[in-house]
Amino acid sequence: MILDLDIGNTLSKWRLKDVESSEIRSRGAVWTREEWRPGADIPDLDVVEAVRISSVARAAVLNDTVQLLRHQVRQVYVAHSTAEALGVVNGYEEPGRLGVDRWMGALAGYQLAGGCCAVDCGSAITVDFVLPGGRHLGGYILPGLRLMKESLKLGTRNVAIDPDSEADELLMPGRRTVEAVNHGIYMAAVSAVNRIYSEVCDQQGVALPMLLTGGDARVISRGVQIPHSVWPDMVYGGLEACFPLTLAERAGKMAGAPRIAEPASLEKIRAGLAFSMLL
Ligand SMILES: Nc1ncnc2c1ncn2[C@@H]1O[C@H](COP(=O)(O)OP(=O)(O)OP(=O)(O)O)[C@@H](O)[C@H]1O
Ligand SMILES: CC(C)(CO)[C@@H](O)C(=O)NCCC(=O)O
Ligand SMILES: [K+]
Repeated sequence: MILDLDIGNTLSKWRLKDVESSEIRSRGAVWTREEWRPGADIPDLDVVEAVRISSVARAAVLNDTVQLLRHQVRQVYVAHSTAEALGVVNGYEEPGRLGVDRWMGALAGYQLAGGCCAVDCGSAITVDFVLPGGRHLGGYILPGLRLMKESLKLGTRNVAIDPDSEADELLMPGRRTVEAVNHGIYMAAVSAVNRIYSEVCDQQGVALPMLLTGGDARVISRGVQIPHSVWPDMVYGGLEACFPLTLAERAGKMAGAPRIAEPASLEKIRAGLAFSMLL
C-alpha cells in the first residue's frame, strides 16, 4: 500500500492506495497536531511500503512525522515547492515559499487540464493560476469559511454552514445573526472566486478550466457560476505526478481526476466582469 498524506493547518488527510490495482482502499482525517502518533484513527503502517507527504504544518510537525514513518516504511517522499516541475514554472519570487499544497494542486491541475485555475477551499481559500504552456502566475490567499466566521467573534463560530444547503438560500439576506454571518462569509468566498477568475482570465486573455478542492469545495462549488470541476484528491494528484509509483501513475493517471468542464468563452467572462464593475 501507498500512504498519501496531506497535512493541512487544521486537518491531516490520509488515504491508502493499492500499489497493484491503483485503487483507493481507505481514507480518513485527523487533527493536525504537534505530535502526530499512529493510533486508532490512522492506518496500520505494517501494510505500507511507501509514503508521500504534502505538508504546510510547522516544520516540527513534518519532521516528527517523517522520523516516525522512516522507522517503519522503506520509502518516504516529501514534496517541496520548487522553481520548476512537470512543465510548470513556479511564479513566486521565492519559489520555496509557495505553500506545497498549492504547488501540488497547480501541478495536478496542469497535468490534467493544461492551463488552469486551481482553487483550494480549506482553512484558507487559495486560488492559483497556470497558463497553457506552464507559467504559474502566483495566486491569492484569503481566509477560509471557518476562519472568516471565527474572526467575527459573534458567538456563531460553532454553527457551521450546512454543507447541503442550496447556494440560492445561502446568498439571501440573513434574518438571524448566525444566518447573516453564514450568508455573508459565503457571499465573500464565492464572489471572490468568481471575480478573481474573471479578472485574471481577462488580464491574460485566456479562458482557463477551473478546478476546486478542499473541505469546503462542495458548498463553494454550488455558488460559483463559472464552469468548473470538483476534485477532492487534487493535492494527492500532485503527489502522484511528482512521485509516480504504480503503473497507472507512471502512465500519467491521477486517482479521482474529474472530467474537465469546458470553460466559458473569454467574451462571456469579460461580459460578466464588465457587468460586475458597473455595480
Ligand atoms: N471535521 C472538520 N473539522 C474542521 N473543518 C472541517 C471539518 N469538516 C469540514 N470542514 C471544513 O473544511 C474546511 C477545512 O478544509 P480542509 O480539510 O481542506 O482544511 P485544511 O486542510 O486543514 O486546510 P488547509 O489545507 O488550508 O490548511 C474548514 O473551513 C471547514 O469548514
Ligand atoms: C495558504 C496555505 C495556509 C493554504 O493551505 C498554505 O498553502 C501555506 O501555508 N502557504 C504558504 C504561504 C504561501 O503560499 O505564500
Ligand atoms: K488544503
